[in-house]
Amino acid sequence: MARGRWGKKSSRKGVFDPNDADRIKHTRIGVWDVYEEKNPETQHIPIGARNWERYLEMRRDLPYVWTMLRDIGSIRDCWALLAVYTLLELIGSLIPAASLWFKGQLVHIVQAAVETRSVDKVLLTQVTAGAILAKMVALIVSTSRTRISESLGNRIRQYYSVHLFKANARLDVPTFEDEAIQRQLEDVSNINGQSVAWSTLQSMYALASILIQVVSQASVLLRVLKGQPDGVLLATISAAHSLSEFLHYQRTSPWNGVWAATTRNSDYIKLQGLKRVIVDVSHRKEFVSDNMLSYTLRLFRELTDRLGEDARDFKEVFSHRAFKQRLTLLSLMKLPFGDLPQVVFALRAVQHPASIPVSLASLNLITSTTASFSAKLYKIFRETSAIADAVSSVRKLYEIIEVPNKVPDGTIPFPEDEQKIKHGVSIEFRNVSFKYPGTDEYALRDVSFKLEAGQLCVIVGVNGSGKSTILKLIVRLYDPEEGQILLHGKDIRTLKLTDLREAISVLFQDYTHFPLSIRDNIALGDPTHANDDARVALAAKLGGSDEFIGRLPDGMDTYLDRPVRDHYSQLPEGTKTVFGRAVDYSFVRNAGGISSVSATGLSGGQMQRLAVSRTFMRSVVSEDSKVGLLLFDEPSASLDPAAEHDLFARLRELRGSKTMLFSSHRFGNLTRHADLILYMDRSKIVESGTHEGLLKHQGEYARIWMLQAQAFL
Ligand SMILES: Nc1ncnc2c1ncn2[C@@H]1O[C@H](COP(=O)(O)OP(=O)(O)OP(=O)(O)O)[C@@H](O)[C@H]1O
Repeated sequence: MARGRWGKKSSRKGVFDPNDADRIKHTRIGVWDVYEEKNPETQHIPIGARNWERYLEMRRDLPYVWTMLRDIGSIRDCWALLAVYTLLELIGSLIPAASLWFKGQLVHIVQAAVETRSVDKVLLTQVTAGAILAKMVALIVSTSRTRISESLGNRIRQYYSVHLFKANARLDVPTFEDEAIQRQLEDVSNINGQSVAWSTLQSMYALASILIQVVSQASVLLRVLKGQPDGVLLATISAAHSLSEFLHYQRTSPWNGVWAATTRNSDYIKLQGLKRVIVDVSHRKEFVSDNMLSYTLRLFRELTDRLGEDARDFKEVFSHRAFKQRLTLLSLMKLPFGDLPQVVFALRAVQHPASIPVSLASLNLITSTTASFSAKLYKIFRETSAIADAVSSVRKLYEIIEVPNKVPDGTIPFPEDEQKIKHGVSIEFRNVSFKYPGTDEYALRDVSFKLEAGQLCVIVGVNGSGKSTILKLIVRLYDPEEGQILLHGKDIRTLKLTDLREAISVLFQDYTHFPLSIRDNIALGDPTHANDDARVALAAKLGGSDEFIGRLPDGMDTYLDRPVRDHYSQLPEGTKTVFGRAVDYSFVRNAGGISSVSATGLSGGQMQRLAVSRTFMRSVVSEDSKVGLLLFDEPSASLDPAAEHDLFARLRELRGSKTMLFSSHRFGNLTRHADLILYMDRSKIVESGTHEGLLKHQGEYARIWMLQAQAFL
């Protein structure tokens, strides 16, 4: 069920199809097309069938709650804190009933005063003191509860942050890319900085507390009113009022059911695009150099004029709709209920003038108590829904850590002989075909080739022909659908994954830099030696990054993309730097929902040198490296010719006799030295052989080679 507000997800199964006219109602509001499920009445009724289903489903999730409680109990001091918290919640929940009881005693005092014409002063003092004491206790309880809640919340968040880190980190590429998994991860991530576990516990406490409040207050009220003239009648009318208010809440929650909205208005879409163009810093270069100002301004004016009042964003449409929904038949019908107690009181006063003070006191008591009942009833319903959601999040929190990876682990250790790996690894593709998850096109089709240990292979060919995919399959980022990949004659699916990946070093074309320091970025190439600064420095040198790192003010400690933002406000205009860093105003733009581009201040070539350094850290820096196979996907794409030449020369020199596989668009520097060249087109190997052999063959490789060579003639 949807959680009510927009943007919230639902744990309901099935598919929402806006084109299903039988089930979906279409409304046009401004430029927005809104599609709502028809007859979502069951959503409005708290005891609707679907809600019951959800509560029944909760039974499946409860064992996980028990596990969660045990885990929370294992956190230092948490049991003791929870015990105190529970006690405080209990006292806090009973205080409203205690206050009500004292107020009820006042009614009795008034009644006695009317009947006997005298006031019991001692009783009056006791009741007043009791009422004040109840208020003081309420204040102490709520302050202490907030403190303990903070402490508990922090401990629980800390405990589950490790759980969440592991849950995220252990997933392989296809599993992590799976949308269902992403959704599950999102469901279990912290909500407003609070752990799912603690919010679930809080929801449970909240529900228990409201139930205790409603039951205790209702029973005190009935006791107090027993014997009062018209007491029960007044209470019944007020209860009816509460119930109608509650149903009204339900109905007026804007778009409580299942809905989706989109706009197909090309003017509106273009208008939003233009807004983005002018606020996003990444577009400013082209915006200025292409003289776009006058054209875009004219276009913006035209679009704004054409759209007129329809140019409203969805937020406005949403709140407008909520406002409109407030006026319903039920909302009109419920109004008299609110005034009925006063009518009863007036009639009673006319019939029995002597009872006016007592009735007045009863009326005051009833209206002040029941005024909050409708909100409480609504809260009970809301909290019960929240608990169903929370409990299912707890189940997901524990299930996600067990989700099987789509690339299953093998069992055979690799390599059998550690010494042998220094002389490279033989590799063979046997009729390998592969499609990326969720696509219908083959990225590789019936690919076969063999590379002996220590050989150099270069894969060349057309864009999108499958070169990078070959490298990704070797490290088992994905598994092929058909065929086999063998290392040292063994199917890689049978090998232990950590061993396999330890034996391979890979530099991807779309390499990434982590939002960590430059030192960490290089060091993570070889996590087992990450703390060895000498190795890191050598890797930087071999990768050609040491020079520019040395010129950076913070050197190796420079963060390419600082993951933590500084916070400031209203800095004077002249402030260009603060805390030694350039003042970043991009968060002002971010407030509009547009992410800024991180300014690393490094060129593409420098970034690539860093990536190469990380690879060197892993593979060639030391004698004890366990790597036997080096994979490079376009490692020189952003390098200048001299740097490219140096890189390849260094690689040939440093690799010793390790096997090496390159994907490249550049012919010459590498292909001339290759033992095997694979030329790919449309997911297939169309030519293979050595440089000389392929030139003789006069095929596509020879044609491209000539094209590139002619450029230098
Ligand atoms: N993650 C992915 N999901 C879906 N399809 C993908 C993915 N990565 C690549 N592809 C598709 O697989 C095919 C092969 O891609 P691949 O990256 O192996 O080509 P390539 O030969 O390395 O290209 P380039 O020369 O441009 O680097 C292409 O059609 C590409 O669009």
